[in-house]
Amino acid sequence: MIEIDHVTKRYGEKLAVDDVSFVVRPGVVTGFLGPNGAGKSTTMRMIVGLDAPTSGRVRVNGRSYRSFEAPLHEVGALLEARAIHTGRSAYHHLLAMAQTHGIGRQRVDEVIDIVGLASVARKRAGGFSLGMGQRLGIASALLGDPQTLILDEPSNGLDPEGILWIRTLLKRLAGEGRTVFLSSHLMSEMAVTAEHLVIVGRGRVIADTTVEQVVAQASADAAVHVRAPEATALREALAAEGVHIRSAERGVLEIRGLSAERIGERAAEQGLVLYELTPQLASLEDAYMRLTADAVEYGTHSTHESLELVA
Ligand SMILES: Nc1ncnc2c1ncn2[C@@H]1O[C@H](COP(=O)(O)OP(=O)(O)OP(=O)(O)O)[C@@H](O)[C@H]1O
Repeated sequence: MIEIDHVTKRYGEKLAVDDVSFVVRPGVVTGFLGPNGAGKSTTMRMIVGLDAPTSGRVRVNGRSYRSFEAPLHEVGALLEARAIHTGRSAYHHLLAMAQTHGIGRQRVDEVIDIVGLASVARKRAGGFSLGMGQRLGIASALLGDPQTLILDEPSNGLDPEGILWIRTLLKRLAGEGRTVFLSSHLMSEMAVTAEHLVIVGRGRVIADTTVEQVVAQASADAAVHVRAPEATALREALAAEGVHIRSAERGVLEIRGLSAERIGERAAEQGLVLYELTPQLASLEDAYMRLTADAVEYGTHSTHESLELVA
């Protein structure tokens, strides 16, 4: 469990984190989202004691990071991952870390297996690809078998196989009852990895809820896609104030202002056949864009205009 309680972080004039409070619970993967400069890395650094809050309190597994005698056993972190430039092999890199923390060789072999580096563990880690480097970073985070894991952009630069592997691993670790907290700018990946989300913008919390809820809220005014052989009759049966129906092609209706359930009921009442009845759910990316529209510090703010100019 990670508890962030009224945490503020200033760097001189810059307010990087502004009175932020949230709790990351064990058992589910929690995603940490926000535009560039929103304060995600700063918050993560404070969780693992690399930075101190200007005010407020951070607790991991019920205690402050500084009070841990063996932090590696409490919280594993993959922060600002980059290829490790070292002449050491992955095995010796992990072994050195293990030895300074009283962790046995057997655990080094275990984490090498977990992250799938067994075949290259004796090779120089400096020559590793980005994906192999990420796996080594995750092995380091897992070394102390910690209850809590924090990963900043773990999928960064990984190929599809690597991304799938990380997703499966993180879900498994959460399924074991651990606290898993990860940041990512890959919305499609976050949508299938995380169950809960904390979204920040300009140093403040914008949303702290489930992925399902974020998507449902953004989909509230979305259209229902309907395919019906007697589309004209259906259109007439559904016509009412507040109902907007568009037809992009023959036999297909895009309906706003009525739920899929209501459309199905009205069609049944009239004895009209439906071939398809699909609520058009917003994607997590759509939902995120709407939620953070006012919080983007370094965006262009003119994506749509630019697209129109190009078109
Ligand atoms: N050591 C520092 N000194 C001064 N300002 C800093 C420092 N670290 C971060 N900041 C500033 O604090 C703000 C939050 O930065 P942070 O790196 O936490 O954002 P982020 O959400 O992780 O962004 P990104 O998605 O780009 O990684 C930014 O405006 C950044 O420039």
